Amino acid sequence: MDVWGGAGECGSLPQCTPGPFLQGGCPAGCWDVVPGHPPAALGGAGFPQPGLFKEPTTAVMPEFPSALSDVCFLFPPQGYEYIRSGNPTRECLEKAMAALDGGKYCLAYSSGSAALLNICHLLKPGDTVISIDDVYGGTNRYFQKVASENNLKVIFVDCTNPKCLEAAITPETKLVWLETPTNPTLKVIDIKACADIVRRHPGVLLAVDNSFMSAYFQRPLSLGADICMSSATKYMNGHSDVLIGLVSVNRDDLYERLKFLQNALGAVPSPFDCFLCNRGLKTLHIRMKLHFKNGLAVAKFLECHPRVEKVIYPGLPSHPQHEVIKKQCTGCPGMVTFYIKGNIKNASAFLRKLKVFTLAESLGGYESLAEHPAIMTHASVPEKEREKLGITDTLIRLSVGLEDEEDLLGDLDQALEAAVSGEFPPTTIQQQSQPALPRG
Ligand SMILES: N[C@@H](CCSC[C@H](N)C(=O)O)C(=O)O
Repeated sequence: MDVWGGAGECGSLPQCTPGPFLQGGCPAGCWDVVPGHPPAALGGAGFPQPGLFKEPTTAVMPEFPSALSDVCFLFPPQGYEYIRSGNPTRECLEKAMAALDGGKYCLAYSSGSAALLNICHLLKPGDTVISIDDVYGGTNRYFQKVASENNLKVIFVDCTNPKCLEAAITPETKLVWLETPTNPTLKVIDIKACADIVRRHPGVLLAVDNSFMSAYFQRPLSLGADICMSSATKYMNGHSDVLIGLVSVNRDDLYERLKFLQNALGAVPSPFDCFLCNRGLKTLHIRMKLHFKNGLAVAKFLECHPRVEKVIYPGLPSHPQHEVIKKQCTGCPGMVTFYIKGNIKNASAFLRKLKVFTLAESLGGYESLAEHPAIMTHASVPEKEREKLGITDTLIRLSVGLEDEEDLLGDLDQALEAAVSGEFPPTTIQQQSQPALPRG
C-alpha cells in the first residue's frame, strides 16, 4: 500500500507506512527546504542571531514583554522601536514560517481573521474578490457582511473546475481567495491550474488559505500563489493554546505594503503567542504524519460503517479530487467530514455520545474534535447557501488528533451505534428535509 493507503477494505485496519511519495519529495517541487526536517528551518539562516537573546539557548523566549522602545544610548540598536511594529520573538516566528512556506517573507497577525483583514486592505473600493464558494464561515461572514458593505464586491465560485474561475474574472477582479481543502466539505482545488489562469490577468492576486493542510503537506507559493495565508491557531501551532494568523509572500512590493498594514492596523500577536507557536513548529513534522495516519484510518473506518451515509476525505480514492491532492500535496491532515445516516437528532446524539472526541470549534490540535458545521463553525453562512454547499444537518466535521487509533475508532463506533439505531430510512442526503434548528 502506498502512503495514500490504496482503496482500503472494510474490516481491515488501515496501515500508513511512508511510501515513495513522501520519501521521494514533493512532485510539485515543494518541500525542498524542510522535507521532514522542520528544525532546519527553525535553526537555519532565518533564525535571528543568538546575540538577541539573554539566554544562550535555542528556545525562543518571549523576549520583548513590554511596549518599551529600544533605547539606543543604553543598548546597541537592534532595530526594534515598538512592540507592535516588530519584536525579536515575532521575528523568529516570521522567519521560521517564511522558510516552512518556501517564501521570502512572512508576517504574523493576531488571528487568521486578522490576516484576512490585512490582505483585503491591499484592495481599493470597487475591486472585486472571487472567493471559493465553500469557504470557512468566518471568512464568508467577513466577505458578505463586512467587506461587501465597505465597497468591495465579493462573488463565490466553485473553483474545483478552474474554467469557472476563468469565466468569473473581470477587469475589476483584484483578488482570488482559495481554500484547499475547503472548510467544511473538503473540496480540493488545483492551485497550479488556478495560478496559471490568474497569471494571465496582471494585477490579480491569488491567495490560498493553507490552514487545513499546514506547510508540511502543501506549499501554495511553490504552486504559483502570490499569498499563502494560514490560521496558525490550527496545525502550525498544533496545541490549541494560541490564536495566530500568518501570511507568507515572495514579492517585495507585497511584503512592504503588508508590513506597513501590519503595523498600521495593529492586529498583531503577542510575543508570548509567537513563542508558543514557535514551540509548536518544532514538532510539526511528527504531528502531521500522525494526523495523516489517524485521519486515513478514521476515514476508512467510517467509509465502511453501516451508520454512515458518506465520507469525504481527500486521501481516499473515493474523493473526487484525489488525484489533484496527490499531485500537489505530500499527505493529508486529520480533517474528515461525513454525513451520518438519519437526521439532526442522530447527528446531535452522535456528538453527545462521543468520549474521546471533544465537541468544539477549531481544528488541527493534538486532541480530536468533532463539530456540527451548520450550527457551529458555519452558522454565519446563509441557510440557502449552506444547503447548496451540502452543509446539511447531518454533516459532521472531525479534526482527528494524535490519540491511539484504536481509541479513536472505538469511540466513533460506540457513538454511531448509540446514535443511529434501528432501520435506516432509504433516503439520500439530497432527499432529506430537516427541521431548521436555531443557529448560533
Ligand atoms: N464561532 C466562531 C467560529 C470559530 S470556527 C474556528 C475555525 N476556523 C474552524 O473552522 O473550526 C465565529 O463565529 O467566529
